[in-house]
Amino acid sequence: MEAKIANGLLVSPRIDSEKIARRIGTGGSVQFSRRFREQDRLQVLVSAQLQPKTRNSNRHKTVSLEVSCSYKNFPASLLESGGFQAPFDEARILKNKSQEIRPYLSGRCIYLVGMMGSGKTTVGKVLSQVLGYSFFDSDTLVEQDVEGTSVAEIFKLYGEGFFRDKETEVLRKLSLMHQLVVSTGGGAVVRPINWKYMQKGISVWLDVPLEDLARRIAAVGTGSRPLLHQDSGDAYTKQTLTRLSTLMEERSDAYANANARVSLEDIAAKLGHRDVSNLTPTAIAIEALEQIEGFLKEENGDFGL
Ligand SMILES: Nc1ncnc2c1ncn2[C@@H]1O[C@H](COP(=O)(O)OP(=O)(O)O)[C@@H](O)[C@H]1O
Ligand SMILES: O=C(O)C1=C[C@@H](OP(=O)(O)O)[C@@H](O)[C@H](O)C1
Repeated sequence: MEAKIANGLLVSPRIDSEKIARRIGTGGSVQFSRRFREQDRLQVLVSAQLQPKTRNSNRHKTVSLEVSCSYKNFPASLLESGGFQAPFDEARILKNKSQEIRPYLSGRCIYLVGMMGSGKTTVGKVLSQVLGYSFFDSDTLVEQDVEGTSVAEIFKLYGEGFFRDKETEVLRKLSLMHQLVVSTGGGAVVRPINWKYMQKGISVWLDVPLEDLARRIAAVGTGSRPLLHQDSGDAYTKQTLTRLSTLMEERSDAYANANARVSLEDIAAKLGHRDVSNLTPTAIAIEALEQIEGFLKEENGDFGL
């Protein structure tokens, strides 16, 4: 397995100490990242911390050296374990990736779209934090605009049309702002006018298998999601799944309008997981940034990463 190959490289990493010394100048730390062939998927990261030159010596002394390996941006340790047991590594990969692409976003907002329960709020908060952006949930803004009335109550009291108008108005206002990560409502994609607003930023579709959506939603109950709500019973998850399937059929073309798609099935396949249930929000956020990077490269030509 590639992770084993990567770990093997740890035994004899070739490090050009003179080059490190030149790059580091009077002391501090330096990080080298080297990609190996095989479609640039295998990466070795070398971090060195050096003492500054002393008066009696013009040689730097290494005080710490760290070598880590990753496959397709997932660390070897994580691949070997077969699960996400290395949150520190994940967090570091996420941070590096966000720092890499942040300048190319030029402050544009990120809009997360996808079905109810796809993780737009959960992953959105992770992304906003690492990018230093503000986070907004369009459902919450609609609720605030209707004097704190919940989405479920808005549907009951005023109907879906009223909710959709409020949602469009919220997206219009957000489109005037910068440096936001926005979790949109699952149905926001059906109105073309909403795309006009979201196109000011970068849209990302969180594509999660329906069975997993049904499981997640059934776990917390459908009370807050009026388009799925039903009384609990034996067929609870099954009915949720049926309703989700119908909605997905109606909406899949609209979701596909997004600038980038994050497929949880693809992430699971990359990591050798049998299903998507063990993917952490951080791992999904990493993939989101990679897909955004792909979109930016297509948009502007490869920017040398
Ligand atoms: N990666 C994940 N793995 C498992 N459960 C998740 C994951 N991301 C979110 N969830 C759970 O799924 C439910 C819906 O997530 P949420 O972020 O509110 O979705 P959305 O905003 O798209 O409706 C929540 O209970 C949340 O804890
Ligand atoms: O899919 C939909 O039409 C809806 C999704 C909900 O948002 P989440 O996707 O955040 O659950 C909320 O906007 C409303 O219940 C309608």
